[in-house]
Amino acid sequence: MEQLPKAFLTRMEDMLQDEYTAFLKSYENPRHFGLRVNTLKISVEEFLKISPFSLTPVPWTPNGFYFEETDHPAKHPYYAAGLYYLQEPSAMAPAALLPVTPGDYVLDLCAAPGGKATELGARLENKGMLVANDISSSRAKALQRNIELCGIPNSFITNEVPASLAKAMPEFFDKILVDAPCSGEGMFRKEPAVAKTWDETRPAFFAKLQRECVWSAISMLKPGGLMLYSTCTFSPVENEGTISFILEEYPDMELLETDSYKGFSKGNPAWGNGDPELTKCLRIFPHRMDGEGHFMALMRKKGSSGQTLSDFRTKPDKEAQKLLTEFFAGMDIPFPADRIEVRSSNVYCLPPANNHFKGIRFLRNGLFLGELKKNRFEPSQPLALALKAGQFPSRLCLSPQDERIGRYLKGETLPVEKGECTKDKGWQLICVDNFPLGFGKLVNGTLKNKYPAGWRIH
Ligand SMILES: C[S@@+](CC[C@H](N)C(=O)[O-])C[C@H]1O[C@@H](n2cnc3c(N)ncnc32)[C@H](O)[C@@H]1O
Repeated sequence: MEQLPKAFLTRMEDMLQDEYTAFLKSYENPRHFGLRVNTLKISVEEFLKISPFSLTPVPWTPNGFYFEETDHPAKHPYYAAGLYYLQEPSAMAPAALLPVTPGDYVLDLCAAPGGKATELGARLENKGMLVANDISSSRAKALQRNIELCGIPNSFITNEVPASLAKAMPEFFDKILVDAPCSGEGMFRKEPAVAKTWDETRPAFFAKLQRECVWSAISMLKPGGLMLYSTCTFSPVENEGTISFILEEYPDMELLETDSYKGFSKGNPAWGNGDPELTKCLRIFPHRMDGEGHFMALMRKKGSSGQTLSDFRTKPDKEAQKLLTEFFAGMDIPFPADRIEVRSSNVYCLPPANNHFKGIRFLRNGLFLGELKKNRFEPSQPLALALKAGQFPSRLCLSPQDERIGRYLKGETLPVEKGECTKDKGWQLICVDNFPLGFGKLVNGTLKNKYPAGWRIH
């Protein structure tokens, strides 16, 4: 580990006192690597049966595991099938502590690149909706890719400043995650470059941004709704300081106790405004457990309110309807057929509530199903990843060891033996084992590759 900023170390010594030496020593230990099973695609139990990696459970999330650096799970075809997301183990805690249930309307306000949004989306089990927002357009693109890779159909991926979202969606959400932009002090071991950009002014700068974010988030939370605030930094002003601000400015917001795990520390009232409630916050310090630094606070907006109404108005025209009916005939599709929208020639299945979003800058609304071309429908890559193998009438299922998988992911045309695909011509869902990777089209015994250029491995 390179030299850590002096002002940071002085403050940490002041905060941690007799634990400071152990804290400092933790920077000599290697970082931890984590993988979170995407339960939308496979149960933890089933994944453990097929996993080629050496996994150890992460205590605070049932689908989280440590893996060995030598395992390289990003290179395995199961990664391209979206069976897991690679995530630093402490970073799994915020989504694990926000009790999302199927049918909820959920917002991840600062969502890119999607580490937590993909878990929140999985826990919705295709019911309700996930609004995943990020202020940065380049980061929002990575967010879109990860949500599509994980096969989450009921999402609205936006690229907005929080205040604009708040204007469009007042008291709309049951659950909100604010994984706030922060000074990143907890990531110095994982990403030494973050330490280089840090200076003493960063915590106050981010504390101001965080207050703006939570102001918008609270206005979008339904009475009775839950908000999880998290950062990956140690500085008091961004953690207990921000929560003290909320408690003082928003009397409707209360702190809740959350599950705690071995090694988690309580929030320190003295690092905020002295309110004893602040002990309900949670801190993760790297010298107490196997993960990087994090802070979390679960809050509730007092009161109660009913369900958000589902609304939907547009319908495809007759010609589009005919092509879609032909393509999807006999298929057990994983989305409601009554929420199809055609925009230009692109076909989407929209999330349940749709009319609140006018004027919001977005990258994707719902599941992109595919394109209407002259006299035919071409299915999309996100559709492939949102399907289960058995839901598509014809498939080519390859074992992870089959060299054609690597060639498919590079975009090459593949040789196929007679009988390998369920049907001997037309669209095929290409799978590793039984997990979809993308589409191909079988023409005269050759599989034309439909894996999109932007997804290919070089
Ligand atoms: C800690 S990162 C989020 C990580 C993400 N939740 C995950 O688990 O992958 C914070 C995010 O906040 C975004 N951000 C920065 N300023 C913001 C603002 N004023 N409003 C909303 N998001 C902001 C950044 O672009 C960044 O992607």
